[in-house]
Amino acid sequence: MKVLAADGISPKGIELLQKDFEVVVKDKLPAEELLEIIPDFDALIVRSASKVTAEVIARAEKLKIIGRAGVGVDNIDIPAATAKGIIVINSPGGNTIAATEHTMAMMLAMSRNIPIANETMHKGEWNRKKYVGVELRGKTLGVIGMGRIGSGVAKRAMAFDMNVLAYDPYINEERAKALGVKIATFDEVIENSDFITVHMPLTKDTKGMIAMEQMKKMKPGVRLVNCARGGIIDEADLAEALKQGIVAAAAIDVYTSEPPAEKGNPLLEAPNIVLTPHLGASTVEAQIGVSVDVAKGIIAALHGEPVATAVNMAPVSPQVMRVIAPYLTLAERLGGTVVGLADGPIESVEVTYNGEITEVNTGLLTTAVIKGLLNPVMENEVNYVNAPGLAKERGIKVSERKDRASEDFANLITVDVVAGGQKLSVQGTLFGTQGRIVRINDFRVDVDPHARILICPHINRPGVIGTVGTLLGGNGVNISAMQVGTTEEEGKNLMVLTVDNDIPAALLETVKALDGIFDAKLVNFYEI
Ligand SMILES: NC(=O)C1=CN([C@@H]2O[C@H](COP(=O)(O)OP(=O)(O)OC[C@H]3O[C@@H](n4cnc5c(N)ncnc54)[C@H](O)[C@@H]3O)[C@@H](O)[C@H]2O)C=CC1
Ligand SMILES: O=C(O)C(=O)COP(=O)(O)O
Repeated sequence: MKVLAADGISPKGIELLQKDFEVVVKDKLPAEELLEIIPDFDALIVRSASKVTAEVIARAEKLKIIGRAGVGVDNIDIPAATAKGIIVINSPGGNTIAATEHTMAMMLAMSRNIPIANETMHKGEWNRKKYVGVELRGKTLGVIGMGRIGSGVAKRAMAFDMNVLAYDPYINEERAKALGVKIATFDEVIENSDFITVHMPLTKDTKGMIAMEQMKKMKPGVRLVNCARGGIIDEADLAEALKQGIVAAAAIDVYTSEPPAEKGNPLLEAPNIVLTPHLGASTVEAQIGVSVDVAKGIIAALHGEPVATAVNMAPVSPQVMRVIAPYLTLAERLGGTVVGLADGPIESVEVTYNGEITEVNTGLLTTAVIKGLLNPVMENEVNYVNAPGLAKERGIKVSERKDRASEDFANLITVDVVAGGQKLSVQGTLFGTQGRIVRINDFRVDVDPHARILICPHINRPGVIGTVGTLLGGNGVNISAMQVGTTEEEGKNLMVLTVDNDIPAALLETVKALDGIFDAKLVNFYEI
């Protein structure tokens, strides 16, 4: 598989990817070139420079995953990716400190006029009076967006003896208390702060959230910082407010269009403003961090594993992931087994969880069942992103049940399916870290779900198993393991043969026609 790493990703992550994949590295990738070469790639890594538009995605014939080496995914058309089953991941932890420290650097640089003082010194000037600044101590800092970076800025501001007022509609009192900040409304923050810094994503709600109307409500002498996304603070209004002295100073790292000079930007001409060229994440440490994190995510996803930082599927916390991760392959294989038994189209799937596993969110495991169930019957690859949508599209009703009680096993997953009017069921558990199928329909079994299995309900009488073995052997199919499942029903057993070779359709029909054999179904776990 081929990975395209655009936008100057640190070599540390590239080295990891190169162990498994062919990697093409591009420091600069013009939009036309991206459009031209994307059909060839299975994975794409970007920072903020490359725009992964709907057009790029439409041309991406093989693309399975887009990795953002950083936080903001506003340069990726996520709905278009999701519709095509392309996973989008980011790597949010790696650059938090870098962006946090850059915000502090910008606040200090702006308060003490460092950039202009430095510039004029180099011109031979000595302007001590002109560049008198203001202190941070005792001032109120309004933090809008109290996520990873906002919290880090608040913590550091408190070390400077600032009072922090925070606005974030999605943070609760408890978290605010733990952070030591005062939660306030948006209006309270903008009306009472001496400094205001924004740290949220650019969305339709946050675009232009701070415009002239809000600036006019702010304290005289207010200073604004934007190290999040261009446009959260309206650029034209900020330039005007700086000119009119409504805002005393500003420090800006991000722009609605980057580089801002290309399309023109009023901030470039505005007074009392400190500008940096989107440097928030640009530290050696952060670039190694995001590159390694995104590479690990790409490797996991291309190996069919879920990625905790996927932004276009339901988020799974690391705690929940720890509990459910060992069951993911089993869940997928249970789905694959049950579809292998089906003679008609799947109408409904009910996944029942028993035991300790019921204590966590099992949504991803149900998705794994669906993924396993659809993969053998779909031409295109089914993954954790597109599986729920594909099931819905095909009219498959999916439900989940939980029952803490579990009689024979610590944890149990049961997949009940109605297919072509017929009820089918398989059940699995983990023995240590090993997945096992412990029931197929009414038959108790103990099957390691790997390679290929041939499932034959048959009459329990001498010689029946032997005839199957002889027929397969005679056709060059090696049997590496065998299980005979029993049921309460007299005279009927279930033979499950693990085979090393594929069984062609014609041979499968011959097995089915053998005396004493009721049916023969092949489940190929290599296809699941
Ligand atoms: N300048 C740079 O180089 C960098 C910029 N960033 C940008 O910084 C921003 C924050 O990043 P993180 O802290 O890592 O993200 P995060 O996801 O941890 O935090 C975002 C916070 O914004 C809050 N939020 C969402 N909508 C809001 C609204 N309408 N009003 C107030 N708060 C709202 C969320 O509840 C969340 O707490 C992102 O836009 C990211 O792209 C991140 C890294 C580097
Ligand atoms: O991570 C983010 O959201 C950033 O803004 C960093 O952008 P960059 O990777 O430096 O282009």
